[in-house]
Order: sequence, then C-alpha cells, then structure tokens
Amino acid sequence: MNRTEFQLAFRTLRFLDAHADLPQGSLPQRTEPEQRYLVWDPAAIGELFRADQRLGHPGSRSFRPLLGPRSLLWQEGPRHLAYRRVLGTPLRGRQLRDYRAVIAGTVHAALDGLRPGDTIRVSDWTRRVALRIMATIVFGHADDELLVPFARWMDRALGSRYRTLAYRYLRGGLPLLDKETEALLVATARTAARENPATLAGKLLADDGPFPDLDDGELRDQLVSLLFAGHETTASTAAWALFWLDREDALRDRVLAELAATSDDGFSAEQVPVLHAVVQETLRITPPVPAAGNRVLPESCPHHGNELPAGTVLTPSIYLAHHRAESFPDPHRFDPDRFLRGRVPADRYFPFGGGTRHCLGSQLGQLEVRMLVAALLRRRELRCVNPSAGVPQLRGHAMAPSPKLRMRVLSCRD
Ligand code: HEM
Repeated sequence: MNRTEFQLAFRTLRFLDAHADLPQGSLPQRTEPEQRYLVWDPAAIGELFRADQRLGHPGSRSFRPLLGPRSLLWQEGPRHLAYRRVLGTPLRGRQLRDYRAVIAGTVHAALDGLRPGDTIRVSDWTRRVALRIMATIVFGHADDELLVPFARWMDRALGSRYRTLAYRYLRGGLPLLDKETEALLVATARTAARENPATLAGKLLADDGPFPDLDDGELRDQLVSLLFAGHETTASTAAWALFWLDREDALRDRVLAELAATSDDGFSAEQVPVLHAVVQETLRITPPVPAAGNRVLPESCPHHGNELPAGTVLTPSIYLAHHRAESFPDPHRFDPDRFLRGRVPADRYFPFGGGTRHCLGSQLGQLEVRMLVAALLRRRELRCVNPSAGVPQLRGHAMAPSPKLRMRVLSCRD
C-alpha cells in the first residue's frame, strides 16, 4: 500500500477535501504496475461516461466477493444490457406509481412506532425502513426471517470502517453471507416469481424474459446486489437529509410551509420543489456513494500530456467533483437553492454515476427519500440530540452519517 492508498483508506475525507481543487481534476492512486487514478475533471468525466460501453467494469476487489462474481454491477456486454432492460423498466417513470403505496405503507408503519421521548439512531432507523421497502419491491413482502440476518451480515462487513479494513487487509476479504440465508434469499425469490410476477424477482425470472433458467448462484448475486444497492444508498441520503434539515431551521420551515400547501406525499418532485432541492443538495454535499464504479481502459489513451496504458483503472470521484469550488462555490455550505437556480451539468454533479452503468434506481431512490422526509416532517417533530456526531463515516464504499448520530422525538403532529 503506497502513501496515497494509505491516506485514502484511513483518512479518506480529510485527504479528499485537501485535493478537490487540484486544477487537473485527477490524482494518481498508484503508478506501477497497474496504474490507478481518481478522476473528477468535468471534461474527463464527460468523456469517460460517453466512452463507457468500450470500458471494462471489474468492480472493486472487496465488493466483488460480497455481491458475488456474477452481479450485474460487473457483468458486461449483452448480458449486462439484458439485466438493465429487465430491471430498469420497472424502476423508472410511470412504473414508479406501483411503489408509491409500498413506500408510504412502510414509512408510516415505522413512524407509528415513534413516540414522544423516543430516541433513534438515525442511520439505523432509515436503513431498516429502506431495506423493508427494497425487499417488498423485490419479493412482494418484507420478512424479518430474511432481513434480520441480511442486515446483520451487512453490518458485520461494513458497520465499522476499521472492521472493514481489517477484513480486507488482514483476513483477506469481507465476510460472506451464510449459506442458510443465501438459500432463503433464492427460495423467497423463486416463490415470489411464481406468485407475484410484478415483483423484481418475478421480472428477473419471467419465462418470457431473457433469464428463465437463471441458476441459483447468479440469482443470489442479483438479489444481494439489488437489496444492497437499493437500500444502503437511499438510507444514507434520507439520514443526511434529516441531519441537514435539523441544522437549518429556516430551511426546515420552508419545507414545512411547502408541505402545508400541498396534499402531495412527496411523490411528485414538482409539487415539492424545495424538498426536492434539499435531496439534490444532500446528494451533492454528502454523496452516499463517494466514488462511482471503476473503469478500465481497453487501450492506451492521452491524459494531461501523458499516455495512460491499456489496463489503467479510472475511478470517477463523485465526492471530489461535488466539492470543487469552481463548480460549486462555497462547496461545504449546504445550499439547496443552487438547484432551484438552474440545471447543474451532469459532468459536475453525478451522484448516480453515469454512462452505461448509471444507477438503475436513481428515480426510485430520490422518490423514497422525498416521501420519507415529507411523512416524517408532517407527522413528527424530531431534533438531533448530538449534532456533532453528524460526521461522515464510510460504510464500505458508501458514506453515511456516524451511527452515533441520534434524534429525539419531541412531539407527534398526527
Ligand atoms: C439515493 C440513492 C442512490 C444512490 C446515490 C445511488 C448511486 C449509485 C451509483 C453511484 C452507482 C454506480 C454508477 C456508476 O458506476 O457509474 C449505482 C449503480 C447502481 N444502482 Fe444505485 N444509487 C441509489 C439508489 C438505488 C436504488 C434504490 C436501486 C434499486 C434497485 C439502485 C440500484 C443500482 C444498480 C442495480 C446499479 C448498477 C447499475 C449497472 O452497473 O448497470 N440504486 N448507484
């Protein structure tokens, strides 16, 4: 491990913050034998995402075994495209209406359990809610028999930065999911596909789809990938949004006034523009995924006067792009009005990555966060008990508020 890799592993955010304004917008992580760069220069990002189809997407060394070797996140070519077609359609546009009741039902049930005087660990609470929503979208229901061991496994692998690094560097890899839970995942998906073809499991296994004979191993990889990618990120965004709204009284009052003026539950971004801008700014300043997936050059390519050889790994740094003062003046200030003033270019703001790997759940994720925050603000008054714990913490590749961040329920507004 060289000095840059050490700093990135152990002092990640301090290191990133010190480099966001580098004029070249790229930073070598390793030069020999395999060159690796972090990239956030807008021109290079635009080019990278445009060329995405020709690039390799091997995934990270620690995440590949966690999600599985055949996860759609690192599949390539026609099979990757087929996964995107099958799963992408139900996850965007008009199809999202089907999930409105699932999100509302799950969020309101969780809110029913919050009574005045209760204190919650914000990240844990949003993670539990988001996992139940994602499981219902995948299987048609959310059973603790499956979700409790799944969440326990995720926590063991990612819950502490030091534990994650110890697994990676001392024990040779993150812990794997136990065989029993894996078997339960697969069996639950096969039953769901038979009984409820509208679920994501049903779409994946449809007889007239591209994967009618998906074997258990590959199915397991897609289920873990969907549950993981579909809840960790959304949960972090929701927890951060609640944190930022707690810090900014005037902004919270603006959102409350906006909610008072509409009966919309957060489903339509146009009905709640300030809340939507809060979510967008949350994704900018505290992006739950600070770096998009690795891209590998299939052939040599010029870069700032050098020639990068074939095989060079380029990682688009979402965090660095979002903290570049040239793109976002006063980048550490939480200011949702940036997004109300006009469109932000996609090569400077890309919380969902881009190119052929652009997040399949970008619309669903934002929708969930809007609906969760809207319902919570309407029904409960919550305040941070320890705002100083609102520091970013890495959970694997995701960035969440510290698990110590707590909020107390002051009153019910029901
Ligand atoms: C606010 C919430 C979310 C954020 C910030 C987020 C962010 C990301 C990012 C940065 C990537 C990598 C893109 C790249 O490498 O260019 C990604 C990929 C992906 N995300 Fe999300 N995501 C969110 C929610 C979701 C949800 C709800 C789902 C539900 C299924 C989901 C499913 C996926 C999948 C399947 C991929 C892999 C796409 C591919 O490789 O073709 N994400 N996401």
